[in-house]
Amino acid sequence: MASNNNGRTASESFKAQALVYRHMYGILDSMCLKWIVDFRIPNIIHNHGKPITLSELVSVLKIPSAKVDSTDLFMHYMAHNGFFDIVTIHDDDDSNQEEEEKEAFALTAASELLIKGTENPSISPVVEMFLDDPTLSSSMHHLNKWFYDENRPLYEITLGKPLWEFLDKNPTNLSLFNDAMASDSQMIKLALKDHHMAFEGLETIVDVGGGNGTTAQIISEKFPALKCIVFDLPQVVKNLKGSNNLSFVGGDMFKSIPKADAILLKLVLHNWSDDNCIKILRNCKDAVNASSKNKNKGKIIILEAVINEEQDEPEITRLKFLMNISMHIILHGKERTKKEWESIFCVAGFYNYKISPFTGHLSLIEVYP
Ligand SMILES: C[S@@+](CC[C@H](N)C(=O)[O-])C[C@H]1O[C@@H](n2cnc3c(N)ncnc32)[C@H](O)[C@@H]1O
Ligand SMILES: O=c1cc(-c2ccc(O)cc2)oc2c(O)c(O)ccc12
Repeated sequence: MASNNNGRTASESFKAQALVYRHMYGILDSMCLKWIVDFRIPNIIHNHGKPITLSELVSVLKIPSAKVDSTDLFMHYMAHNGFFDIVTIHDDDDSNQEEEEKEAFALTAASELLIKGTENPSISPVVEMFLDDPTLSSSMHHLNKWFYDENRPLYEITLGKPLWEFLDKNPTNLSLFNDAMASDSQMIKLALKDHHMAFEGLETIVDVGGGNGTTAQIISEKFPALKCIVFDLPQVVKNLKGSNNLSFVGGDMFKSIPKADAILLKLVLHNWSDDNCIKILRNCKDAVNASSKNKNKGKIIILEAVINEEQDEPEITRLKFLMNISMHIILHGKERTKKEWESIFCVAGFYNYKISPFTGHLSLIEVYP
């Protein structure tokens, strides 16, 4: 086969060109996702009660006639990407008394997760935080500045202070952030039924960095005999009210953590460097050891990603790598491989751990002193 530049075949170069363009256009994937969330298209189809035709959709959205074809284009692209199914429906057209076949858009598992305001889990708030919050999403445009900065995480450069201080001073951003994390926590409902063993036999649990208590509330409802404490920064928990077996305590996990049989850490350690994680984990160890019931038998339950290129589907690895880059730049945190987790557990004084699959991208890690 004929070769062109650098000894590559033309076919290799064309594939490479497509790869470059695919990444360049990636930003439009985010924007199309933002479009279906902003326009509440999943809710519109859900409220419609059946697959929706283009003319019905543009009518609900009051799209000007000049943009009807554009709407079709966007809907087909998102259908191609798995956000909608395209189905054929039989439409009774009153004018000619004939049944007409029409194409309609139906919800898929992905767009169902973007329906807001029903009892089912919705991750729209995560999308909104990531793509809509101007302070957070515009940070990504300052990557070049971050590369030449000595040691400040991106958020500290763009927000002028550490994320948690910024959120403390900006209540609107704090609610957007807490709503996003809470909506992600709703997904654990689906995973808990297969993992109830991890919580059985416990009398007390502290959800460290538990935000507005969504995860702890789900656990407290599933295990009514388990006393659940949500421990987070004072400004995060100050106006939150507990219930029977759920309470809120304000404090700093770098200083000390309330004692309990078990400590839960969901998406907390990925915000921090190894050294900071070791400090948090040592405080967790003190907290479970201080529980009189434990006699050095307490445990830490971690819900986080574990990078595992060999075993995971390529799409899941890609997600974990992107999460890793995001955590690395915005907070100088990281997503970790099994070896990296093991190393921080060991330095923090934990010698036994077990990793089980939890959701698609998060694992459940039980760690024992
Ligand atoms: C990424 S959020 C995770 C929230 C929750 N675990 C979830 O998954 O929905 C990290 C949490 O850590 C809390 N946090 C940050 N620094 C903290 C500290 N020094 N002590 C206690 N909590 C802290 C934040 O306020 C935030 O709620
Ligand atoms: O922008 C994010 C996103 C996440 C996130 C949300 C849901 C998941 O299942 C995984 C990761 O977490 C974040 C986070 O912990 C943070 O402190 C800032 C931003 C984000």
